[in-house]
Amino acid sequence: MHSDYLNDPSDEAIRLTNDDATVSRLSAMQLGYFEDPFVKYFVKRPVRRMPIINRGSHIRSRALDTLVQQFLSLPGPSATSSKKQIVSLGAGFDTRYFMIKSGALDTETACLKHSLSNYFEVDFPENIVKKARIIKQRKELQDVLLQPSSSSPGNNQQEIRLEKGGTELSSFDYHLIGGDLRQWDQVVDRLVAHGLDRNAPTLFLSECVFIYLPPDSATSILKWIERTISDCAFALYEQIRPDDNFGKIMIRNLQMRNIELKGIHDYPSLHHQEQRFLNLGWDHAESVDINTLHDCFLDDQERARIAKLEIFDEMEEWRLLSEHYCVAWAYKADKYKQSFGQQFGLKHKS
Ligand SMILES: C[S@@+](CC[C@H](N)C(=O)[O-])C[C@H]1O[C@@H](n2cnc3c(N)ncnc32)[C@H](O)[C@@H]1O
Repeated sequence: MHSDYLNDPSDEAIRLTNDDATVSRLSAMQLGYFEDPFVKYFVKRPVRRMPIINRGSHIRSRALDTLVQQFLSLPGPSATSSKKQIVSLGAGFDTRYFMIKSGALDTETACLKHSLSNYFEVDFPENIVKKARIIKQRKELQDVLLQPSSSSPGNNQQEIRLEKGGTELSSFDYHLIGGDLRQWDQVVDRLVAHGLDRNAPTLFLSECVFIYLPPDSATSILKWIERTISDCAFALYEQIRPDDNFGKIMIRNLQMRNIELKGIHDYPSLHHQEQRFLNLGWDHAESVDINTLHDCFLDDQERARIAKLEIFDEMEEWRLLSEHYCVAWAYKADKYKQSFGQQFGLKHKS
């Protein structure tokens, strides 16, 4: 255990980035960028964000949702089982599990909840206690949680358990785990205790999370996944390009809030984001910035739709902001080649 990490005074500022992310999601949702009937339960004081933030939240969430949809739609490990698991690292108040279970992320061809065996969310215990409490208070969330995910009848116990003083919550397919990602061995123990299956296809998510970890902690996690889970994929979203003017201002503004982007100097470009996986033995890795997703992944119809949602005249600032955020995806196992990340289109290298 790395006791030097405990009680780091800047941890509280990092935990609070979750509130920022959730408020931004609600803002974009309320303006019509996307639908999410659950996010409102996790925000006490809604704030309307700037148009560039709303558009960014939309594209980030659409890209990651697409990777999740592609992962859950892929064939399963055997003819008799199509079950897969998702581990969301630093999940905060993310609502993706509820979106999958309620059918809100279903595609024309796939009912995604039938492909999900377990969804694990890890975050600091302080954030997990809050999320567990909100879930316990909201019947609307519990109803979704208790919906059967599978056609196999033995799987559907109608129970939500609060454990370890509220720092863990679990149902038959949803597991909230309080832990510190810098103490990965302990997190692994809890994931395994909650049913993580090393032999099942597993998608790991780091949505604006690895960037806050010391780079060696993030590397240890990626190494462990590559060595331990034979059929694994990863989706990541975070800041890049610390060294130009915009990057320097972005870093300085966050430092004023006691937030350090610990990973940005080790992975400053799209190329570095890909190499961080490839150097550890992952079979394939790619990354694109938000500008590329906006220009090449959204179709004309969607770009026209979001352009009408609010007055948007900060075009220059939007382009700058968007080249400082990237989505990266990686996998081990050939089957992902067919579809995982495919439709993100052109590769724009920095
Ligand atoms: C910007 S928020 C993103 C939340 C969520 N992934 C999303 O995109 O909405 C970052 C989250 O990572 C969590 N986090 C950062 N470092 C962590 C660590 N060492 N252990 C556990 N969680 C951590 C924070 O508590 C916070 O909830």
